[in-house]
Amino acid sequence: SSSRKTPPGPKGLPIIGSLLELGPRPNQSLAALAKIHGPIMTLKLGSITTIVASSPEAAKEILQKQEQVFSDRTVPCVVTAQPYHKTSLAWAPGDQRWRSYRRICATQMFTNQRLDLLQPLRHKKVEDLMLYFKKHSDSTAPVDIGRASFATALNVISSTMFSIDIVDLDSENAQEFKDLILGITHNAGKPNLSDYFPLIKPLDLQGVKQNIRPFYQRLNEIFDDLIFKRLEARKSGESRKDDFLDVLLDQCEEEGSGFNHETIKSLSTDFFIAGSDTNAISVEWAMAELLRKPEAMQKARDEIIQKIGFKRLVQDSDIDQLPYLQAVVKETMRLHPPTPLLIPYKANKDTQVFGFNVPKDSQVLVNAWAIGRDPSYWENPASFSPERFLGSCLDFKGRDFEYIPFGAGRRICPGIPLAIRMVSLMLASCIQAFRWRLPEGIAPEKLDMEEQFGLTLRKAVPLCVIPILEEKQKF
Ligand code: HEM
Repeated sequence: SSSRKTPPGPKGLPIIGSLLELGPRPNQSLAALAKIHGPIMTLKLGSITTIVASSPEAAKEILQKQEQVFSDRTVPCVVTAQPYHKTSLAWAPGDQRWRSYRRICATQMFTNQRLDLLQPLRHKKVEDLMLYFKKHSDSTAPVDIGRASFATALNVISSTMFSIDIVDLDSENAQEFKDLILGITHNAGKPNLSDYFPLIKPLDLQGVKQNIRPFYQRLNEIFDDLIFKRLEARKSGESRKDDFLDVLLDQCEEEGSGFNHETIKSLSTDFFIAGSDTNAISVEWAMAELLRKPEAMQKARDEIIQKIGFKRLVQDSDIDQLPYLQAVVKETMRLHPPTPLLIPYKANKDTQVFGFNVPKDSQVLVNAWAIGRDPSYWENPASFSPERFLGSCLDFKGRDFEYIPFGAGRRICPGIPLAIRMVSLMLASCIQAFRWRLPEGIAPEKLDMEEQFGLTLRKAVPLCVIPILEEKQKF
């Protein structure tokens, strides 16, 4: 008889359903509910039927076995304020057009060859970050690691896309771009009643769409200007930059490719939103975990000093020789996946999962946070232990469903190659060039590790630490 029912779940209240049960940290409350109702459960969130997968098996069923059925997204109301949201890679339905964007990402943008070509630009950005820390080192005033890493992540993406710096790391001026991205992520991370009660969508009762629209509009103006200037440079015969913008403009010139300036702007928005905060908070969480566990920090440091020394900063090409550092990055993303519920999926037809009905148009969430802490797969799941990844083949490429910080299946994060290079490089350089001291009165074991749920899973209390320059370090 279960084959005719939707998966089990909390009963919820009339009209609002289980909305209140989500609380301020839905990743945690959904994990607690899954312990009662099981790895595949149904919640009514307002009038939206939501299916939540909370085990590796349930994730595999949705992201791999039935990837055709779950290839579309449930688009939040706030995203529709973006002028070109229909051509967004992250939000478009998994159709032909989306497939062509993914193909260009996989074959021309996030390839080792292209990323290697743009390596010097990234090294320069990370060196700027180290110079910023150096300037603030040996004082009693701590630096906000997440904030500085965020500015660097934006500059890494802007140099990869457009070969320019978009944020000045050390000045309150030239912050417009950073404020735009923060304005978008801040507003997009707010819970919005319109997402749960589609009938009131046009009213935009909380004004979220109205608030976010000017940010999107200004962002598009900036992209228009960059595209215009590059077209002029191409016309005048200036040498190619071979960055993502050149790749996308080449596509626009190909007849029948379906690419145009609108596509470039929406892809650029996607990359800045999806690729900046996620990277910065990974560096911040990793540093927080290492500061709480000095023996792990020492191991990571010893490895870097032994392999590279102090004559130069770590480079992308060194990362392969740093297995402990790679394990630190993996372990950080297990405990703190930056997008803990992935990006919401939508069932494009009625289907069955584990014998339960999943109705067409249901919203489908995959709780990667809960899966990374599942005690049947992870020993001592709450403890930060990079050693668990040493000598293990477990990877984030979507084959191991107990570890999916980047998702899995056809909509897996296309930016993994860039993300891993960025996070590893920023983290390794911080560990190599500085020793880090917590401000007076904060003991490592007392470091606040509370999460703040939004568009990404941030550290609720920013990590502020004092950098102490390693004197022998050259840069
Ligand atoms: C630590 C860094 C990052 C993490 C943890 C991360 C994680 C994710 C996750 C979980 C998804 C959703 C996958 C799913 O629904 O199954 C995603 C999608 C996406 N990510 Fe990333 N990401 C990161 C960095 C980046 C970067 C650097 C870029 C590009 C510059 C990027 C671009 C995208 C895009 C465009 C999508 C949407 C893909 C689609 O729907 O087809 N991400 N990412």
